[in-house]
Amino acid sequence: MTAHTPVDGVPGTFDPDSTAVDRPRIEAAVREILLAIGEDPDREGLADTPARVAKAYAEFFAGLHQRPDQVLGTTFDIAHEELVLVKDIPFYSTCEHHLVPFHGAAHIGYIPSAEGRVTGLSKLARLVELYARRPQVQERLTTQVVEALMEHLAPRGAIVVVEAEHMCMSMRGVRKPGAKTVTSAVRGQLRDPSTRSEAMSLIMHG
Ligand SMILES: Nc1nc2c(ncn2[C@@H]2O[C@H](COP(=O)(O)OP(=O)(O)OP(=O)(O)O)[C@@H](O)[C@H]2O)c(=O)[nH]1
Ligand SMILES: [Zn+2]
Repeated sequence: MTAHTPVDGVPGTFDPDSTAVDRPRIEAAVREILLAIGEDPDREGLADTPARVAKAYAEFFAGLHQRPDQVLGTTFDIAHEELVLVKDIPFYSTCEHHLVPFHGAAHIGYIPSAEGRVTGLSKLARLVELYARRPQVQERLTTQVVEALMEHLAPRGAIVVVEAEHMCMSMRGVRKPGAKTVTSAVRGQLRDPSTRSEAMSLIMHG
């Protein structure tokens, strides 16, 4: 058994009654944080905050308890030998260094296998959710999405580009709001320079 079990609902959805995350433990920790910053966790406005934060964290990190085969396990065959690209998939993730959000858009393209194994378009967005809803770094998010595509769809090639703003660079530390980080991961035939530049041009300019 890995740390990524048990499986908790359909990726891209959130079950508020899920017990996969230890909410009482988060509540106790949040109460400690409130005390540590000099707040009164029992004052009216904060009384329910530990429980709210625990519920929010369970949602932010639901992807830890979901697996890519839940998303990509269902495929169908369509004879399509060219690029399939879903652009501008918005996502919110949590930086594993500071536990603050980073958010932006993911772009996913693949060239289906010779047998034409494709997945539903929404499944690509669910895949992003599955990996975004974990403590993350942007590079790993990008790689995990492309690797899951390669493993479950066996496409001729795949490309994942992620653009994001990191709150740990905006609201603290170096304080550079608006700075964007772009990461990409490319596999198979999409590594070919002309195919890759066609995909990148579609992603960046439509
Ligand atoms: N490569 C990468 N770095 C990230 C990501 N999210 C945050 N970081 C960086 O992680 C680094 C952590 O650096 P540290 O020096 O350990 O922590 P810190 O003192 O809080 O760093 P500052 O943010 O520079 O104040 C920072 O430079 C962050 O900008 C990410 O997704 N990918
Ligand atoms: Zn950070």
